[in-house]
Amino acid sequence: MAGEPGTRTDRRAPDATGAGPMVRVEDVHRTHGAGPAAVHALRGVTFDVPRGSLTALKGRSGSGKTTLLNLVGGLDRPDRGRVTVDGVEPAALGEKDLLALRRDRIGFVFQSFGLIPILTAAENVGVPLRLRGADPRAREERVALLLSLVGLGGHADQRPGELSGGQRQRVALARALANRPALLIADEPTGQLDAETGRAMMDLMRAVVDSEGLTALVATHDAHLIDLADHVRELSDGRIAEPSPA
Ligand SMILES: Nc1ncnc2c1ncn2[C@@H]1O[C@H](COP(=O)(O)OP(=O)(O)OP(=O)(O)O)[C@@H](O)[C@H]1O
Repeated sequence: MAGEPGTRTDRRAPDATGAGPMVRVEDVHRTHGAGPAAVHALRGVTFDVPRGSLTALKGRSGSGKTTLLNLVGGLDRPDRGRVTVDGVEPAALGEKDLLALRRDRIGFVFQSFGLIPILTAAENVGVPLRLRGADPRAREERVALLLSLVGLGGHADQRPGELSGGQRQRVALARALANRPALLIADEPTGQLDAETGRAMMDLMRAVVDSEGLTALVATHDAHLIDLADHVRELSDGRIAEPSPA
């Protein structure tokens, strides 16, 4: 598999300060489409995600959660405003640096798992490490550690089609953690899981944020995750809703 040799030793960019919030979103606007069909998905969103926290992003379907996560994850660029991740502005990076940011410093978990069907669980988890050109032995050790962290030590050789939905999402979480990201972004990670399996997944994410010192931003409708989160932000019509009075 193609990849640059792993020259990076520090997972933060040189201009990252280690201070301030992990994510800063400042007056961000994003419109999909143009003319009469334009959808103003984000209309001036401002909020921070503090380091080491689990922040839940809630909001009705269509409120702009995925649009916002895509901007934070460097998968899309704002029309106006600014997003920074660990002091770095993804929208200001060239393609190569943006790829490196997404590969090395941000882990993604999606509702649909996004695993490669022909690869085993271990191979799926190892993909980001291969892309970074990690030493094969170090890669195998890290993969084994991650699979055991998510409770799948005994399932390394199974392919996604041989795993349950909850197990697949655990593999996806292990893969997202492979390169020791600073930030974990998850978009409705329990959307395809039954309630009990979803709850177990959320408990695992909470535990991993604490044990790995991660920062996580998770779009969810899930009341259990909202309970587990350190901070809850609500999007409504493309804006952050004011917190309701206690
Ligand atoms: N590529 C696109 N082209 C046109 N409109 C889009 C596009 N992506 C999103 N939208 C629109 O932008 C708005 C926000 O969508 P977004 O997917 O961010 O919401 P969401 O809160 O994640 O919804 P859900 O909970 O259903 O996933 C919606 O009205 C949606 O239809």
